[in-house]
Amino acid sequence: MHSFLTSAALVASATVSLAAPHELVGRSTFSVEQVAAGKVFKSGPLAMMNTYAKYAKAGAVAPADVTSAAAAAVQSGQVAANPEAYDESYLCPVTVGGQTLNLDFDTGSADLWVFSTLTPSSESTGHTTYNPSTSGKIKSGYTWDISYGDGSGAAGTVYADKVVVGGVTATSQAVEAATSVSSTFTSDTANDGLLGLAFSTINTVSPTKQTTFFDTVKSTLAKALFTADLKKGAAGAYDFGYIDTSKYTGSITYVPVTTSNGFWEFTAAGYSVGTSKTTSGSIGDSIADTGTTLLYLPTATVTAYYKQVTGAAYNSAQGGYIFSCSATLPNFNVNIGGAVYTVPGSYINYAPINTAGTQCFGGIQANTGIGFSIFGDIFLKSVFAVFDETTSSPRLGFAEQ
Ligand SMILES: CNCc1ccc(Oc2cccnc2)o1
Repeated sequence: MHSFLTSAALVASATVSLAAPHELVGRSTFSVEQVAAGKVFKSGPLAMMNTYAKYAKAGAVAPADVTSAAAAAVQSGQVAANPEAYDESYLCPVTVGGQTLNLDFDTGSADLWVFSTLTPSSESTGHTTYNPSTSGKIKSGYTWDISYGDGSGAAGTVYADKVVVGGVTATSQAVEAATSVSSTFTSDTANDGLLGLAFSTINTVSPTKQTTFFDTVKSTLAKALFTADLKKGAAGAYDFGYIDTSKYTGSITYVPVTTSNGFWEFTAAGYSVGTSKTTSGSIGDSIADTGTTLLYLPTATVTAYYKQVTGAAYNSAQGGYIFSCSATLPNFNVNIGGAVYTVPGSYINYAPINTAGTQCFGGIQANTGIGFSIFGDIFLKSVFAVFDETTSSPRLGFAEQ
């Protein structure tokens, strides 16, 4: 597991070459040819690690402080993404002020908030709570209040504390402690809060917006990116600071992102239903949202999909398309950036809606009232996704997994 890239890997490329010792013997003068390796040291500790690496054969050992300081300059790591029932959301273990909470990583929002000792017990029973009194530094007068697309929400006060995700450390991260949460959060006892990974422009803290965990650590990551490798009914992972090429097949296709709404917003092109990868039409303005369970698409696309599912129909009481749980569901193929990604039909049977388990709720639903399409977990568990800020403008990358 990457807890951080070895700084030696970095320092090795920043070696200044000196005249070899044997060339010095018997000579009164010598010249030093300084060949810059084209890499400027990012920090003093890295320079020192270079020296210790150079004289390691002579027995030089870097003091712990130097090693940790150099490590702090470059970090990367991975954290498990554990699915709840029906893959409704994926929860990741995060230490907040030394306490481990299971958080829902959400690329559709930008607040890191947690159940806390400040949350009324009537609302927090069954949850692991963050106690800010151990190491949290209160941000006096700061508050937050967030509402999500499904009508849920939470609000509270703000602390600064150490947050660690897969070994990647934010020494002073804004931690939003809940003083109230809505009923669906209370009842979802596996979920101890959210870790927002959208753009910090939509953070809800007042009077001063706070940075997301990714924005807080971005400058210290080996690469300014994170990846999402969600899976159907199995643990996946979020990786920070590196791309693990073993997690996908083929190549990654990148598309531009507009950040004006604070989302990882992109344009999806044509689609097809079934086995043909020849796509047509256009889905249009979309966001990549790990915090949304389903795949919300234009009504024309949704109608075309369920036309291929015998017995499927929109059910107003359920608020979506349902079908027999024994229905055969066709694949859904979508063109993004010229590459075609397939959501297997089986992924589009989301969950039963009745105790008999005979009627099932569709994983594809209409984006009516939203204003754009949402590529939530039903899609994201079908691909390997890269949320990339290594280039001048943020971009999204997708690959088959
Ligand atoms: C299911 N309601 C509680 C809950 C869990 C996660 C979230 O947050 C959301 C909901 C919808 C979209 N994005 C994030 O709400």
